[in-house]
Amino acid sequence: MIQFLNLLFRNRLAGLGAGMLVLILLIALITPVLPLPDPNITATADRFMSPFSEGHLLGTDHLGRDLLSRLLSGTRLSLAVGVAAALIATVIGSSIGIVAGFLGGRTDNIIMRLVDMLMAFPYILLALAIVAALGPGLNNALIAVAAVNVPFFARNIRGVTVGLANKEFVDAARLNGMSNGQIIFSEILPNVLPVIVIAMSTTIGWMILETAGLSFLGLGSQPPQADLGSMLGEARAALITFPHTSVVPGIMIFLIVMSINLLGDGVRDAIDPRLKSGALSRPLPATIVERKEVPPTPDKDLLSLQELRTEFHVGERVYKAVGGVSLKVNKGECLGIIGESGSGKSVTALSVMGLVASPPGKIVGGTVSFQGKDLVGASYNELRSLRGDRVAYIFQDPLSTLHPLYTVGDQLIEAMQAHRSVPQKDAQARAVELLEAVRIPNAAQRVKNYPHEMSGGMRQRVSIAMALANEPDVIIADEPTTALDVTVQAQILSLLNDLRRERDLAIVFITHDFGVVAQLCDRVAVMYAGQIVEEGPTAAILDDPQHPYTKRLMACVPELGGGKRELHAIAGLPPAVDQLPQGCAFAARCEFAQEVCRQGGIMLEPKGERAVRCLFPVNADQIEVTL
Ligand SMILES: Nc1ncnc2c1ncn2[C@@H]1O[C@H](COP(=O)(O)OP(=O)(O)OP(=O)(O)O)[C@@H](O)[C@H]1O
Repeated sequence: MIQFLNLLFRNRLAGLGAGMLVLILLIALITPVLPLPDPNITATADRFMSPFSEGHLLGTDHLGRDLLSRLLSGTRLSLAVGVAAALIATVIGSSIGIVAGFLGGRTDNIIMRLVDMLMAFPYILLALAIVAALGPGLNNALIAVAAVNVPFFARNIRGVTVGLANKEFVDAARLNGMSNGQIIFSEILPNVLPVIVIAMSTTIGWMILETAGLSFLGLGSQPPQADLGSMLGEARAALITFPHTSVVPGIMIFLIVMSINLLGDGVRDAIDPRLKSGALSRPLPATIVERKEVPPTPDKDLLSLQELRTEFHVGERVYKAVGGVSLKVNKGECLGIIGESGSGKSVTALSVMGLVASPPGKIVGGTVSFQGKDLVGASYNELRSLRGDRVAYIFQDPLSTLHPLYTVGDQLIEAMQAHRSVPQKDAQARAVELLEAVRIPNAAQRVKNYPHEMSGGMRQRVSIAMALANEPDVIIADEPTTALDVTVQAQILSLLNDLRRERDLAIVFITHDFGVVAQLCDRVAVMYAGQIVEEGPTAAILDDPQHPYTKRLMACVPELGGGKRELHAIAGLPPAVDQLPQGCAFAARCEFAQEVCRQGGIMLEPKGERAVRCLFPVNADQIEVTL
């Protein structure tokens, strides 16, 4: 709750809206105890007194009634009716939407067609028809406004529920033997609740306006009772001669609706889980660069990272996701980056092409040089021309990176045409060639498939084909095989290996899996808490890991045939990157750590072809684990 309020009030306009609304609500609540004249007592001798007259701060209306008193009691009534209508519409509309979306099939069809019929009428006409049928009066106006808004909630919430009803956690609840009602309450409702709150907070003002509209037309509150709409309606005849009688309720309606809308927008932003990371604005097309120190001179390797530092600034917190990473890869080489979840592998990879979401991400130090040119200082246009052309990415989940509504062929063609103009016919032929290159059988037919028509392994091949579309120099593959079964994983790894040899490609391969590193990578860098702790040729590191973390990480790998072998999980958790300890980040989990390990920065010490960031590197027999 505190986090929600912090986020909400970080948005100044939402704070202003909340302040205004609280003030209006307070005044409305204490109105009955204020020493004001009765709002309904007429005094024709005092008609149309101007504001600031004696005893009438805001003047009087056409029947000599005190405008301030009528305004405050009218505000109470308008707020009560508007909020009640919003609550009724929300509860009924959302329930209809959830039931239709969850049950689907014929129930959904019947309910939604009825809702469509209601939506087919202009809503104001529908409201007028309902009040005409029920008779004028505030309660009937409330029912009419609620009724015309039910379809809005039903449609929105049904859409969200349909998306949730097929999710795995709902299947899991079914497997646990939960009934439909239980699933709706415990699985669906908590997930749609934020959407309901957002929809309600942004439509409440609109419903207050609609109720005021019906009262303005004489169909809502009936004389002598006043609400803001009826006050406006009664003042209509004197709009030109005594404008204050219309301006007073008009300003109040404006203030109420404005404050609710500002607050509603703020609630929507603060409740969106993606915005909790501090990104109240859209990510920029390239990561913000704020290097305070002079960056290292770019070197001549194909792709080289020197002392790269990337941080996330969220409110007061600074998450040092990448804390001075240096790596390089040359033509035909494969470099593996391995480490626990959260160690900074993906952020390192995304920093290369300025793809870290900004805000909250920032590159705060170091260089990324590609063929000798520093990309960290490069303009967005320069980065854009390299992205997908010279440096391509493959991500873990092809289903979320491939567009669900275009055929794979169209997406391959788009990848080519984003960088150069290729005639459509040639692009189509090339798309088939690319699918053949990644060993998709029957490529000429498959090119017309949509992503959902393919298996996970096929889709990942399509992602690889897309990465190859412009014959890049470097491919950065971020856990491309994690979601695949072992046979498909082996096929994809051998495909990448062949492609690299045939095309002299450089590959940066991010993984959790030492088995994959052993199969594919020439060199490997082990990351922990945003830093490289050990780096070197794969065979040397696998034979003789020297950083206790590397050794422990390797001991976690299950071994085929080693059924009874005990797996040595690493005790404890990696440190949070916004609270990194002094000295070695692994010290708290390391059995060899000494006091000196917890002081000052520890350098990555080069030793021949290898490097290790440890004051007390271990040798092969020092840790009692069976590898
Ligand atoms: N938007 C963000 N705001 C704050 N911190 C973030 C954000 N994105 C990433 N981080 C932090 O940066 C660190 C590195 O994340 P990263 O995704 O690079 O880890 P990873 O090693 O690739 O993990 P995994 O293997 O699970 O993908 C993590 O501690 C993560 O919490």
